[in-house]
Amino acid sequence: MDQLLTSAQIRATETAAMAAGDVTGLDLMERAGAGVVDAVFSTWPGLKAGGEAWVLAGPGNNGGDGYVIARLLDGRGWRVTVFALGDPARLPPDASANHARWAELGETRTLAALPEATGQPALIVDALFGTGLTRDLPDEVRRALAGVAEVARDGATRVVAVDIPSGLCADSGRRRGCDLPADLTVTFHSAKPGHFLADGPEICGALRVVDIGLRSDPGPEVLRLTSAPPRRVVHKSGGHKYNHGHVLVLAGGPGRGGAARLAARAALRVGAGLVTLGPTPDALGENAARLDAVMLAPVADAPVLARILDDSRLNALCLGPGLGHERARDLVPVVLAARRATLLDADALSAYSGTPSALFDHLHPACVLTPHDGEFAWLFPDLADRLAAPPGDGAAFSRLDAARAAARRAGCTVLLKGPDTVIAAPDGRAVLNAASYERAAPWLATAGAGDVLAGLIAGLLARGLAPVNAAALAAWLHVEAARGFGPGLIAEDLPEALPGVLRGLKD
Ligand SMILES: NC(=O)C1=CN([C@@H]2O[C@H](COP(=O)(O)OP(=O)(O)OC[C@H]3O[C@@H](n4cnc5c(N)ncnc54)[C@H](O)[C@@H]3O)[C@@H](O)[C@H]2O)[C@@H](O)CC1
Ligand SMILES: Nc1ncnc2c1ncn2[C@@H]1O[C@H](COP(=O)(O)OP(=O)(O)O)[C@@H](O)[C@H]1O
Ligand SMILES: [K+]
Repeated sequence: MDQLLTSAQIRATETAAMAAGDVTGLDLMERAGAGVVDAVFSTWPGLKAGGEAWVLAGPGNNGGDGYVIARLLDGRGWRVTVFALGDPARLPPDASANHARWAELGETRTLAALPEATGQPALIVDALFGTGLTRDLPDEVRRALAGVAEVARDGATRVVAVDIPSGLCADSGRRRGCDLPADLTVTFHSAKPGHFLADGPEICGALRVVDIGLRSDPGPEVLRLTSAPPRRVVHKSGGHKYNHGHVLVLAGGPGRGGAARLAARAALRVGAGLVTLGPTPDALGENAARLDAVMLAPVADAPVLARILDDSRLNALCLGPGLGHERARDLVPVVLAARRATLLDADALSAYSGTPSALFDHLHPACVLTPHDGEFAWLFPDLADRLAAPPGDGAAFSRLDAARAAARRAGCTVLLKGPDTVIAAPDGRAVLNAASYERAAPWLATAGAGDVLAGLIAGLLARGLAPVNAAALAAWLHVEAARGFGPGLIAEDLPEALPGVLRGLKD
């Protein structure tokens, strides 16, 4: 399942299922605990032989899952000690029931006793806090977790996090005192945004999603992960080159053409029928020496650009990479007045640092902005400040929240770059292109990778995809191309790796 449910959404899903009489809270807790135990043994078959386990159990239902896990491990011959946080008498009902069942079987000590615990457990189960985390962890809990992390560091101990590592915010992936990194995180029904955003992937280890029999239909605003598109979305089904659109990539002056050329080549590779590069007249020769299939048109200034845009077949415009700030401020107004599908990146964004409303006033729904964190902070300084500030009570402000707010303010699609690239539309729809876990693509951290992404989006816009879909699909293809190429990747390799990705798509 590619949807990511926030804490509130998973709670609502659980409540609705219980209210409909489909399932009880105890059933869900039992399935969750059993799911964790199964995942542990399938991930590490060597642990089936048994051993010593420490279960850290918190004051809510995450702790309840922990008591189920303690019982199930005990039943499989493990020596289990539970270290509990909080007064067991104050556990919520389902967790309390499972605490009582555990109390008949084994020992529960307080979390404060953890530093005195001796031995080397084969398995540590982190069931302190899950989706109910609402604030930073208290210092004594942080100290206990850091102590356990020290025990686990010798390599023989596996750490499994129940639902999410304790202290990691399930909605934002931000740390709230998260001092025990997991080797494996087992979550329920669907993954949560925090498993993929910000620090999530680094702290979760591997991620497994367990079906606990819930059904959900959270509506169009739910966050989704990008996924492989059906072949028909990108393959050409015949027609003339003009049926597949014509991209104009505006470029800068002499010696600054590389970024725009990367974008142009990517636009062509993703299937735009024609791509024209528009550098300054004095940079025409050097660009001509480097281009074949990409056409050239000198663009001296804004009036020249306006005349070129009289050709309505130029249906997607891409500007920013290598453009220069002065040229960007000159050309962006003309481009936006043309009301074509438009990709703004790099200099077309940073040229408006300090004066973002001069840009926002002219944006329209067919635009896509692709800021990296720095460009985002220049255009949306208040949102960047909220992302950097320590979170208050409740779910921490996330990159998803930031991208959604930015898209609403800009009135167009915003793609916030990173290993956790968020694509948000002004109507609240959002997609997350996660380059983590089995999709990790660290080779994308290379100069020019963003220019290629800009070209991919422009190419898909030219082919008629809606802005948010073009951005999401381009981001997916970008990561797949990087993964297909692997180590040693440089930006030039990305467009060349694309045909292999396109060939691999299924119907
Ligand atoms: N929602 C579902 O569908 C299911 C949830 N289950 C489990 O239930 C968990 C959620 O349970 P809860 O909502 O009870 O929440 P948690 O168990 O995550 O924690 C809630 C408790 O911790 C306290 N708390 C929050 N932040 C704190 C902090 N920083 N320091 C100290 N105390 C803090 C809260 O006041 C509350 O008492 C999930 O993560 C999952 O493990 C499963 O049992 C199965 C199904
Ligand atoms: N560690 C990483 N894992 C996955 N993708 C990454 C990583 N680092 C960067 N990227 C991606 O690479 C691209 C870099 O773009 P950008 O920062 O604009 O660089 P440049 O301007 O050099 O092209 C973005 O699409 C970003 O999402
Ligand atoms: K946990």
